[in-house]
Amino acid sequence: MTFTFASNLQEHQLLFQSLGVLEPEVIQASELIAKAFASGNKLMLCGNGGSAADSQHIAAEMTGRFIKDRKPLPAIALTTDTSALTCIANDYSFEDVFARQIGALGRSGDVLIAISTSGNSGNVIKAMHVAKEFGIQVIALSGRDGGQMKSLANLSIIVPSQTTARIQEAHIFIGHLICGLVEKHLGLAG
Ligand SMILES: O=C(CO)[C@@H](O)[C@H](O)[C@H](O)[C@H](O)COP(=O)(O)O
Ligand SMILES: [Zn+2]
Repeated sequence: MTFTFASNLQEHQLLFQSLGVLEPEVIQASELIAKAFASGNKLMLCGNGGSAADSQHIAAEMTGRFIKDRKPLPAIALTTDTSALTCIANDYSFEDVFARQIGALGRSGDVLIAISTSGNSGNVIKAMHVAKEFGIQVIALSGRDGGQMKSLANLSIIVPSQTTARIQEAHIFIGHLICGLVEKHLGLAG
């Protein structure tokens, strides 16, 4: 397909028309996170590139606010601490940048949202392995065929698209939905 405004818009619209199929998984994800918050646990997020930005964006909706004024909710993006990222990548490997932070900060009962459009980024996969070892529930946000993340996750949300940009657009839509539903489950939404 030629890269034009119209072709991108059409592809985006077609994808968003089909996203209703993900409603059960999105509701399940929000219930899982609300339950973790209600039990005093936290949410961690990780991903690369645009998915790093999504991780930070969603964490900020939780610690700051989404729709309503309410108490801050404990969420942390593992993509923001450049000292930790460069130290771990330099002294260990890039594959360890999220896994090692989970080893340091993760507690049983926490939830990890692992974001990857391919479902195959090595550092995200390693983070999922370590999270499982620690009794942390993993929600995988992916696309394409779900990649390796699919079989590792407790809950897999796979955007039905082959295009990275479209998958990312759906990921942040789903992230916003999860934030709103979490506020609703916790009785925090107006
Ligand atoms: O935002 C984009 C492309 O739209 C890029 O920054 C993209 O996120 C990067 O290439 C990532 O490294 C891709 O990784 P992943 O989604 O396959 O895990
Ligand atoms: Zn992007």
